[in-house]
Amino acid sequence: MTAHILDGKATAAAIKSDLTARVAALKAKGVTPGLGTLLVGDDPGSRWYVNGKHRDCAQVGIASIQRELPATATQEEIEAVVRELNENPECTGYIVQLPLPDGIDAHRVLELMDPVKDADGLHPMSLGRLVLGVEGPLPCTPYGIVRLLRHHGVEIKGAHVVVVGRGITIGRPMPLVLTRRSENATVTQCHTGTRDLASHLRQADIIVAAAGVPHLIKPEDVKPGAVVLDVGVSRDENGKIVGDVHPGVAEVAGWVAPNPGGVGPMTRAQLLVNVVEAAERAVAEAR
Ligand SMILES: Nc1nc2c(c(=O)[nH]1)N[C@@H](CN(C=O)c1ccc(C(=O)N[C@@H](CCC(=O)O)C(=O)O)cc1)CN2
Repeated sequence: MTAHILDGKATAAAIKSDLTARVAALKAKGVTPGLGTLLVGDDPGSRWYVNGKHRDCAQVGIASIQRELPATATQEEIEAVVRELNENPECTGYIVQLPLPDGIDAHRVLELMDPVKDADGLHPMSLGRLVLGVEGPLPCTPYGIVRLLRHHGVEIKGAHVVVVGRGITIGRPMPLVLTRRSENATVTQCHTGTRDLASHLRQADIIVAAAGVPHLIKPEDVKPGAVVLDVGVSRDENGKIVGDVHPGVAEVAGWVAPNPGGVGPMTRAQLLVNVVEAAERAVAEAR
């Protein structure tokens, strides 16, 4: 068997095409959505992601507000930029690119953000809303994964999903998204403390691999026909992405989200969705 591909690039393009019309409708009402980004430090991967987010904004008509600080920036300097973005009327939503440099308290930075402008769905208020089942911005990678599966007709309802990883952007919020009534999956969360990971993986209808451990998911650990999403990012000595999923998994699985080309573009598309939805909510509330 060779797995079908969950094509993140094509799915993201379809989402962006829909957003272009929604942004035009907002502009006709006098509202221009604007995405702010704060990048701290000189990590080439983070810079690439942030530049990509602004390229996407230009494609759909969202305005860009870019802020950058050096890796030596202090907690106070970072918080000053967050306060400025909170106050900036052109910035209708923003993100702080993660990870922040060592020594910076990322939780304090995220808590300082105006929750109304949280484009990432990672503010404690947004995550609290997700736990309570109240509408709000959803974390971009987890909800991007849901949309990628739906776009390809993969059934989530009733599926047993094994999530590997517990990081703030994917592993932690992923089960919260998947167990909403609208998704209705059953989730097992695994992590570095899980005993006998393979025994959990073998029972999964869907695997979300977000551990950041190269080729952690082996072909013999995957149930034939299962859906496998590779979200882990490690780099080899040439800077090339190495995912969490061994290439041989494609011979066993029914569907695979490759890396790159699978979930990454969906993360970026969902960010734009959050920005547009926040602007649409603001217009509705102003009426
Ligand atoms: N504030 C946030 N920081 C980070 C998040 C996040 O959701 N919010 N997630 C990741 C990085 N990330 C978004 O910022 C991200 C990751 C991957 C991609 C992407 O398009 N990847 C491409 C390949 C890119 C390459 O070749 O290097 C793909 O998968 O095809 C976009 C965004 C951590 N930080």
